[in-house]
Amino acid sequence: MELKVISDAAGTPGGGCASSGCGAGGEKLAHLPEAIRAKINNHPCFSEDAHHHYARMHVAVAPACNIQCHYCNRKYDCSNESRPGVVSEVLTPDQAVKKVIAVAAAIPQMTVLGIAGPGDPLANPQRTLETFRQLSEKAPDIKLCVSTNGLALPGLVDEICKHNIEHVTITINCVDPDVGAKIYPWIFWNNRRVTGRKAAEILIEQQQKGLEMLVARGVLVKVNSVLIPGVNAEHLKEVSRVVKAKGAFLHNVMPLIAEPEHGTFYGLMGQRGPTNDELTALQDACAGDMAMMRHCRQCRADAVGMLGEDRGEEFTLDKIAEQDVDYAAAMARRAEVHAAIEASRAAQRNASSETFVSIASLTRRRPARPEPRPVLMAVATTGGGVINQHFGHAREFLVYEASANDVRFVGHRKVDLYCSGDDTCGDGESVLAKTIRLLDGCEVVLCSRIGYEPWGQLESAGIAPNGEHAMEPIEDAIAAVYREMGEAGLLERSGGTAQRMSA
Ligand SMILES: C[S@@+](CC[C@H](N)C(=O)[O-])C[C@H]1O[C@@H](n2cnc3c(N)ncnc32)[C@H](O)[C@@H]1O
Ligand code: SF4
Ligand code: SF4
Repeated sequence: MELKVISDAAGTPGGGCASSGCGAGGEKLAHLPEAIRAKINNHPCFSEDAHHHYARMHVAVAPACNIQCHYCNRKYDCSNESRPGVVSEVLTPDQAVKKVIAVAAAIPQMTVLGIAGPGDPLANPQRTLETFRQLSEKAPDIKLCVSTNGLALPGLVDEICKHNIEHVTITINCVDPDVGAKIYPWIFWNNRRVTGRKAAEILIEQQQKGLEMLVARGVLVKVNSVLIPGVNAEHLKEVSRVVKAKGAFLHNVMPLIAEPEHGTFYGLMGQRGPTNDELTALQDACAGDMAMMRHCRQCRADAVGMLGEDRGEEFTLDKIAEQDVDYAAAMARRAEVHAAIEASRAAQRNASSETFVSIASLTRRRPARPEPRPVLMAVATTGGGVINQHFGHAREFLVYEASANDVRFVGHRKVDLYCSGDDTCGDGESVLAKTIRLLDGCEVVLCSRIGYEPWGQLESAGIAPNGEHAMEPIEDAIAAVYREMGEAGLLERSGGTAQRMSA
């Protein structure tokens, strides 16, 4: 049996890739039609593999919304808070364009500009479309993206297509108005407020119509769904089936974020979000029918940088006010950087195909042995698709599942930073304990370096720290550790955990 290193499954025209995350290592993208591959190859949200290499940014030009969701309150703002709807400053289209140009020149890996709020971009059509119009002229090498609740979408599809927008996200939390009535208290429709089941009925109809219109025009549509336990959890499987049948490319099931301090209806009512296991189980259940996005970081509406990082503070209006960017020169530099990234990705892919590991020898030696058990491993990385981050500096860990068949990305865990480079960090221990709790279920954590203290605590918690694969491609390193676990007899159901290897 061969342990194949893959990120997700192959795709089908119009319907997206078929399984666990659209995102693929090159071998998966290879199954997609060339036109689609070209559209997602450097899009960090539509391709899981691309998110290791390319960055995105959002500009907050759209403050108003035409509906209310029980999980949203755009009035709450905290610069440390990273979640959808939160922004530090709302921009005019001119300010937004200036900011995009400044970021594109400073961060050449930034390939995608999305408008995702803080309200609904299509409830602010002039501001949104003017931003797109200017950018398609002034920065033609940047992909433009929009994220909407879909209410106003059918009436604006032609305008969207005019600006050469190839990627659109629609948030679809339900296809049944009875479920919708528990999520949306009202919508603003034809100059009046509509409430209850009728509101959900109109919203659902508009969303489905908008989806069909975009697919008919060849736009790649990602569907976002917020998983709300007890409200739409089971129902999302039906949502996935319906949107896939209509040609959506990718389904992004995201966990509800609800805390009382956010002031949302759900937060105040004590509605809980899903656990990691509930989220993964639902994503797996939907994956049978639909390509799943599992790497969404639920970014702020003004996020800048690689997914999982936010460099927005470097590009506030006062900081870019005096900048005068020569965008032609910046574009040439960006093209060079993109070519270098592609060369490095190709080299990684070739190296990966050479290091596919076989566990056949393990099963041959003991033929009666059952299928090796899957193992979750956490990875600290700053990007580039390699293990290159100190454990104590990681703000998030990527989680992969290694099994006899493949290595697959299953999600990420955000953690509090317990070390800022200072060994005498005050409340370090308690935050470390929290980090270890968040890594629950993982048996190995791969990082470039790790301190003595966390090493010991991870081991005590049954998680094996591993710094032996620094700078190696993530999937190859995980495959190698999995193989070592197999050779050490740790992959039988009763074989113990990876900790025995590091002890
Ligand atoms: C801020 S919205 C902006 C775009 C648009 N208004 C919409 O709702 O699709 C971006 C995404 O964040 C999601 N979102 C907003 N608040 C959330 C929360 N509290 N928990 C989880 N997802 C949330 C929305 O459902 C949407 O998919
Ligand atoms: S549609 Fe988007 S911006 Fe509007 S209330 Fe819902 S999440 Fe918030
Ligand atoms: S919120 Fe998700 S889809 Fe949007 S930019 Fe962030 S990672 Fe991409």
